[in-house]
Amino acid sequence: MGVLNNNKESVLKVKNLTVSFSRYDRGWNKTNLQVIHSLDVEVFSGEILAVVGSSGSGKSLLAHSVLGILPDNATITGSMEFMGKPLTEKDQKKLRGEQIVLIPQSVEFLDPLMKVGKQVKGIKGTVEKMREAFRRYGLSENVEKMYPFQLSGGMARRVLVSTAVMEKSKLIIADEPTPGLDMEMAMETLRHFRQLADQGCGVMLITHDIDLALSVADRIAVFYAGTTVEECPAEDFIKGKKALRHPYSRAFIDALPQNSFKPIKGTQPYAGDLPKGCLFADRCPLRTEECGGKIQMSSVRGGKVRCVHAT
Ligand SMILES: Nc1ncnc2c1ncn2[C@@H]1O[C@H](COP(=O)(O)OP(=O)(O)OP(=O)(O)O)[C@@H](O)[C@H]1O
Ligand code: NI
Repeated sequence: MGVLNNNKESVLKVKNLTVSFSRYDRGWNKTNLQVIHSLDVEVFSGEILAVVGSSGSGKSLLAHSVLGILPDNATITGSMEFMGKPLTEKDQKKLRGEQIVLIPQSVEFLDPLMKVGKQVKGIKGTVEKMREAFRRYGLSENVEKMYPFQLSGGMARRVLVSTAVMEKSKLIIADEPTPGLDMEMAMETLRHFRQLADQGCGVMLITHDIDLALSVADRIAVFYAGTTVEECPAEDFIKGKKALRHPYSRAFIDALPQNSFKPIKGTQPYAGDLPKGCLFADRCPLRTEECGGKIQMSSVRGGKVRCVHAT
């Protein structure tokens, strides 16, 4: 049994995750580039947690860490629990594709040399189940016989979603599942996630489309420069800036096209050259001396935030 919280089981609990890559600099010096730091995130059964944040903030790497599919030169520290138990490498192998599924961000995850039907059906799936998933996503039976290169972007995306939702899983991690889909199909995909969550699954929905996410998500986690800066109920994003806790989350909302479309000055810091304290400090209107120290996540107004000025 997992850990109970408001009658919901913890499906995935990631604590203090770091991910670094070793690489060779000019010459033969081996250096480590830490791209994820002090990252905490939790997904409960029955909920959709949307993960948002700038490009390069570590969203896909979190997904790959959970699945155990990081490249060989990656080192990972911290703890991950699945259904209340430590998630070991052995478990990751056993669970992935079944209890833990990933809808990958890139269609390059499809095997280019294998017909689509065979890939979707997998080893344990049945043809009936596959056809049911295909029908739901508007894919005809002809698609089964195609190779990935014969699919359009939108079709390939639908194939990836079908692949993932074949099994009865406990955790679905969808990494940008909607680009390339028309609005109706994108909504259908999200409705499907909602239905799976309502049946008890935990869904982590990584997305740039905050509006679409808000139509189904229960909670939102905001990532910046490889760490979590805020975790809060989705309602707070609907209520707007004042309900949010972190200056980056507020700036993120401001930058949306439907709002003032106001970009944030400056850029996300480079992983090889991070400031000591708050990673957002050099772009932050609230910056003070205190921001130079180590900033922990703290509980504020029913959410969590990594900012000393949050009230
Ligand atoms: N194999 C790798 N070697 C070195 N650095 C990497 C590697 N993979 C990812 N990174 C770096 O880690 C950081 C996080 O990457 P990640 O793909 O998780 O970002 P993301 O939040 O998913 O971005 P996007 O929204 O563009 O998909 C980036 O700065 C990226 O350059
Ligand atoms: Ni990504």
